[in-house]
Amino acid sequence: MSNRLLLDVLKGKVGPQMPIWMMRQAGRYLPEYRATRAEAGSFLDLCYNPELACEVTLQPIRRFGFDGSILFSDILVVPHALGQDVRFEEGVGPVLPPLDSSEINALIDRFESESEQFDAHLDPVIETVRLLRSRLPEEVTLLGFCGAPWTVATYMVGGRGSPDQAAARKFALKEPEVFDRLLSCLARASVRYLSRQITAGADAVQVFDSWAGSLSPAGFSRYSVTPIAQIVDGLRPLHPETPVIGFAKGAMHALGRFSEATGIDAVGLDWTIDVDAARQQVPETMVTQGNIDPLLMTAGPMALEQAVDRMVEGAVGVPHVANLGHGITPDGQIDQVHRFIERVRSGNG
Ligand SMILES: Cc1c2[nH]c(c1CCC(=O)O)Cc1[nH]c(c(CCC(=O)O)c1C)Cc1[nH]c(c(CCC(=O)O)c1C)Cc1[nH]c(c(C)c1CCC(=O)O)C2
Repeated sequence: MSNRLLLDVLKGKVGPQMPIWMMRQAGRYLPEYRATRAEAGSFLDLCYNPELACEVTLQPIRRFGFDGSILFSDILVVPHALGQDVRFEEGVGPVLPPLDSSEINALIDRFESESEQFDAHLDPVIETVRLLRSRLPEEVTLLGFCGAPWTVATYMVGGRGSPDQAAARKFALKEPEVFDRLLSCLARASVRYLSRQITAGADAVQVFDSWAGSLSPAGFSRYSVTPIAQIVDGLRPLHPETPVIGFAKGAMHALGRFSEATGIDAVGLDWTIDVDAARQQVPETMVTQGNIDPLLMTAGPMALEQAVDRMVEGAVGVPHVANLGHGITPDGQIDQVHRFIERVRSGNG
């Protein structure tokens, strides 16, 4: 074992303590985030400002002492780097001009002929990773990330978030070849982007398929599993030692297939499945991560402590990373985050 608790567990070593980090740990529930955010200008200005992005990444580490630090950026910097306009509107979230098939084909052709432009657009994010690795304590594991091709494509085609991703699902039904071509392009772009994050200092990477839950089982295989497997296959020869975490939110019905067919090292769990039930579906050596309902951060201590105990009891003797089942919401309470951490740490050493 090294002194890096999270990285060790992500590599399958079970240590004396369960490591903790939290999805969206840098975000609006923190007053110091809101202050830096106000200083930065737009949300994308913050993502592309290495000093400020580094600062907001470090804020939750200073305040809570998490074992992992996730790069502050967004999954939608990838379509932005591919040439699509991306804006974040207050109270709405991301807004993009929805692409039709000829625009998608043009964007893919451009990526193939001018991938240096894609790389150059993301230079500030890579610089943030470099700054982070030099400023984080050595024992804190630095996590890079990207969105999974399906989730990123739902925004590229639908133009904004939606409850059921209907626009992207319709597009996939009407234009399956163009859609496959888009997902494959996003997978190749993600390999380039994640590989550069790893070279700059990321110790592990997570692929977020936040909207996997809207796909049918067949759609899930084609649009979630296949492109994520393409990302893992592309990264593995370049960075054989770097763990890849896959998180297909809403797709706990297909956890076994997702874990095995993608080639990931660790699998994220949402709050709809218990850790012990999840572990029965995945290979024994698979690392699990999750699965506390983020809304428990908005209520009282009892329900949270019960959920943490259930997670800890479900993960005795197996490699598991304590986390939420999705990102903490802006109304998450800071004292609940402290309770979450204390409860995990008191429950296992
Ligand atoms: C789907 C998705 C997006 N972005 C992301 C996902 C996948 C994970 C998930 O499902 O939550 C990933 C993401 N976005 C952000 C991070 C930073 C790192 C961290 O987790 O601390 C990460 C890992 C910052 C952010 N990304 C965003 C914020 C809030 C915007 C702000 O500060 O004004 C933050 C802190 C904006 C964003 N970005 C996105 C949406 C839908 C929104 C609006 C919704 C919202 O406002 O929460 C797209």
